[in-house]
Order: sequence, then C-alpha cells, then structure tokens
Amino acid sequence: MMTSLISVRKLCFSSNRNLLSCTKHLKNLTSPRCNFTTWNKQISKVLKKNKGLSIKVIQPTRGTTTDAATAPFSRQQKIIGAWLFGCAGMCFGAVILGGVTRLTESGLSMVDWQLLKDMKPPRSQQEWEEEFERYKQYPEYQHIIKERDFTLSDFKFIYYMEYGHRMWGRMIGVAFLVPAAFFLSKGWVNRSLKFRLAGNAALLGFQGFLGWYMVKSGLQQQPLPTDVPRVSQYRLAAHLGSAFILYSMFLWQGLTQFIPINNLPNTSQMRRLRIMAHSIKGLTFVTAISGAFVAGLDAGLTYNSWPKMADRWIPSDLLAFSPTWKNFFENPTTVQFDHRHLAESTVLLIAAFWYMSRKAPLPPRMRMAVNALLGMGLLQASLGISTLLMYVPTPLAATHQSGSLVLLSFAVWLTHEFRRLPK
Ligand code: HEM
Repeated sequence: MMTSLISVRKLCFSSNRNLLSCTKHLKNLTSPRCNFTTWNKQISKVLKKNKGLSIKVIQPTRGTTTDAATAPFSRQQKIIGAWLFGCAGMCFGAVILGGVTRLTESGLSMVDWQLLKDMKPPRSQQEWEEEFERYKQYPEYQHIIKERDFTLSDFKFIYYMEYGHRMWGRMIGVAFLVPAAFFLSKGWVNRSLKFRLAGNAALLGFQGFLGWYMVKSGLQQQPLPTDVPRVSQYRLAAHLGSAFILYSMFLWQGLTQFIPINNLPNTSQMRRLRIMAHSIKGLTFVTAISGAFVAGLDAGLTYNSWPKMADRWIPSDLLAFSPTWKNFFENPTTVQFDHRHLAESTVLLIAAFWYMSRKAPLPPRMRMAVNALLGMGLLQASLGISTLLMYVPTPLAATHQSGSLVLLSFAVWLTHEFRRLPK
C-alpha cells in the first residue's frame, strides 16, 4: 500500500548523469544534487525504511532552463568517458590498419581463422615455409602473385600486416570487455548505458565475424579464370560500414560523458538545422560506404580525371551491366560515378549548413563543430580527387580513408550538440 508520495524532479538525463533534485518529503536524501549512484543508494535506504512508498519522477518541460548544463560531471563519468573515447580511438586505428592491409594486398595472407590459435604466428623457418606453402594453394597466389618475384620475406610482410590487423581487433575486444565488467561490478553504469554497452559488445563480435566472412570470399576460386581474386565488395562495404557504426557509437557515448545538453531555443530555424545536421551525418556515412565499393572493385583505377569522367559528364558505359541494379554495386564506372556525386552532395550540404547557421544563436562549441565540419569536408573532397588523379597511391588512399572517419566524427559531434533532453 502506498503511504506517501515523493516527488522528484529530474534535472539531467544524459546517459550516466541522472542528477536529481528532491522537492518534497525527502529530508533523508541529504544532497539536493547528487550523482546517480549516490542517489540510488540513498533512495534504496528510504524505500527500505518506508515499505509501500512510491516515487514519482517529474521531468522538466523541453526547452526550459534547468541547471543541467552547468552541473558538474562526476569523476566516474569522466573515467567511463575516457574509456569510451579510448575504444573509439582503437576502432579508428583498426580502420586505418585495415585500409593499409588492403592497399598493400596483404588481406588474404592468413588463410584460416581461429580465435586463439591465430594469435601465435609462425616462429621457425620450417613453420614459415609451411605457412607460405599453404598460401600458395589459394587463388590470389595462383593468379596474381605467382607471376611476380615473390619471396618468403615478402610473404612475411603481408602476413604480419594481416596478423597485426587481427590482433588489433582482439585488443579492442579486451580493452572494451575488461573495463566494462569492472564498471558494471562497481555499479557505475546506469540502465541506459548498460543497454548501449550490450549493443557495442554485440557489434564488436559481429565485426570480427564480418572480417572473416569478407576474407573468405577472397579465398574462393573465382567463377571465371579472368576474374581477379579479391574479396567481395559487398562484404568489404559491410565490414567497413559496421566499423564506422561501432566507432560512432563509442564516440557518441564518450561525448555524452563530457558534454552537457545545450539549452537551444525551440525555433523552426533550430529544428531545420538539426534535421540538416542529421542528414549530413547520414550522407557522410552513405558516401563512405559507396567509397568502400570503389575500393572493393578497384574502381579508382578507371576514369582518372575530375570533374568529368574522361571527357564526359555521363560516361557511356554507366549502365552497361544487366540487370540495371547490378551497375550500382558491380560496374566500376557506375560505382565511381555514384561515389563522386554522393561526395559532392555531402560537401554541398555541409557548405549550405555552414551558410545557414551563420546567423543562428549557436553556442561557441557548436560553432566550432560547424567550422571543423566544413574544413574537413573540403579537405576530404580534395584528398579523394587527388587519390583519383594520382591512380590511388597507398599513402594518399589510406589518408583519404582516415579522412572519411574524421569527417564522420565531426558530423557525430555536431549532431551530439543538437541532442535534446529526453522526454
Ligand atoms: C565526403 C567526401 C568523401 C568521403 C566521405 C569519402 C569516403 C571514402 C571511403 C570511406 C573510401 C573507402 C576507402 C577504403 O576502404 O580503402 C573511399 C574511397 C575512394 N574515394 Fe572517396 N570519399 C569522399 C570524396 C571523394 C571524392 C570527391 C573523390 C574523387 C572524385 C573520391 C575518390 C575515391 C577513390 C578513388 C577511392 C578508392 C581508393 C582506394 O581504392 O583505396 N572520394 N572514399
């Protein structure tokens, strides 16, 4: 039976930052502004003493001024935030390492996948020779490498590249799971972050699976003897896309531990800008995925001119494949055409956003995000054009790939600044 009612006003909702202030009956909750864990402990004590007590949580109306923006973040949140940023940084590293592995044609050097056994590379001369012999059975060696003067030491180089990428992936797993278990055992993680961390763990496992699923496609015999043995562009795009999502999730959750919600006016101008910011993030992601198709098909090695493709705006073989839909994923011309125009649209949208937001009352940190986004958008497009004009040199292509992640980071940051108080 309910004996009395406690009214509590929720001041802040960012995931690990539920600061609460008590408005009635709660003399026992000594501090009016305490962090989530302390508050939880205190409220449990009160509930134990007063059997049947119920609590009503009153949320503030959107857009009203609360002291949430100025409330300090707890030490625990900062530690969790630093850890999440660390995980995001490690994902970033994995993307760069994966890109360089692909660009140095090292990705198919390890011809099987075992969680623990893979961790021990060949040691003796005999083990290396056995591993090299195994590699020689697979299509990449049979159709491409065999023609070259390829020695055991060349094999060691490509093997260590792939080994490094796989070990880095495992290290992300450890760097995520061990601290997560610690924070959970300490009760530092609130309910909403618990769900998010479970999502991260699932995606991390899925990312490893996709990596092997992608490599497997490059180890199979190609249908035609003229086909170049390479991984499926669909699987490459899925592997890259899921890495970008995982990275963005870590980054978003990390930002939430440090950056308070802005108290933005609820005007139509602000709503328009918010929608545009989310569209930029979405379009950047789609452009990046289309870039993975360019990389997967080596489509950067055709039509090495800009802005026209050869001397035409619309190349003659744009829809050469049948059925038509196949062109968008399998025809190098169409795939490159799409990537160019998606990229140009992304940069135009960013420029339009920058222009439209000039007179909006944005806080200084938001203004910084907008400027950074515009600068990076222009730089990324220049990197892409240079990569194309110079026939995809490895250092430039790898920089272009990392640039896409930096651009996505600024878009994530900007949309994070537009975060609303949860209902
Ligand atoms: C918003 C701008 C852009 C973004 C976000 C972006 C993103 C990407 C990504 C993620 C890749 C895949 C890299 C990999 O997996 O190794 C890629 C590849 C590529 N992009 Fe872009 N790109 C942009 C602009 C451009 C532009 C304007 C061009 C040229 C007109 C271009 C040309 C290329 C080429 C040639 C590749 C293939 C490189 C390779 O084979 O490794 N990109 N892009």
